[in-house]
Amino acid sequence: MADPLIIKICGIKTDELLEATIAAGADMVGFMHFSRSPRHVSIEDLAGLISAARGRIESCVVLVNPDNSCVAEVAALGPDWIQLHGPETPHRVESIRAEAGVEIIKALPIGGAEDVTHVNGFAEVADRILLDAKPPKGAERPGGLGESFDWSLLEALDRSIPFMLSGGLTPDTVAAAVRTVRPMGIDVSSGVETAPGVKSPKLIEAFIRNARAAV
Ligand SMILES: O=C(O)c1ccccc1NCC(=O)[C@H](O)[C@H](O)COP(=O)(O)O
Repeated sequence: MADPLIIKICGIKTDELLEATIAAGADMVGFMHFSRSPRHVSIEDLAGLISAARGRIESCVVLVNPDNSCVAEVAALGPDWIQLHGPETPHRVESIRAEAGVEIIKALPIGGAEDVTHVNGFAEVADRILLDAKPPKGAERPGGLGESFDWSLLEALDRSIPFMLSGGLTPDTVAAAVRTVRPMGIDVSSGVETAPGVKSPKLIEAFIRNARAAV
């Protein structure tokens, strides 16, 4: 039997949406801690959300090039995962993993064939890789842009590296993504929103239903 698909809903900001995400059957929830994101959650609110998620759904705090004090502050809240979504090097990922004592997802931007060659360098230092669309130059943030990328680039990927797929997925495209790319998991933010930062329980349900049906 195939491994179950891991579904992560990213950019949850409220208790109500956390409950809707759990009820819809997601495996992981992502909380953004990045002030330039429309999904930003303060440290105080993160504490409540992580504690409400504990033992019910895996929680992941998304950080962009964090300094050591930010990593320590977030790790102290006890999330299951920290996702690094900035230009962190393999060496920096390794040191954050050691310092935080939390499992690490490293997000990597894919825009061309050369980007795929960088994935191997992170396979040993991160617990999981998340492949996302490369943001356009000058973008205000490195993720959560609703942009997809050319999945055929991943034909060159070393398939022994487990990875999650993200970037512009929606309830309408997720089944094709799962069937074509065969990732271990998928991640979505904009595709289950009605406006930047405003999640829709109905779109979350549809996304999860369509993804599960494609496995
Ligand atoms: O969501 C954000 O605002 C964000 C900002 C800065 C770094 C990462 C961010 N999101 C991380 C995610 O894991 C998103 O789910 C992923 O980039 C896919 O987003 P989308 O294309 O909108 O589904």
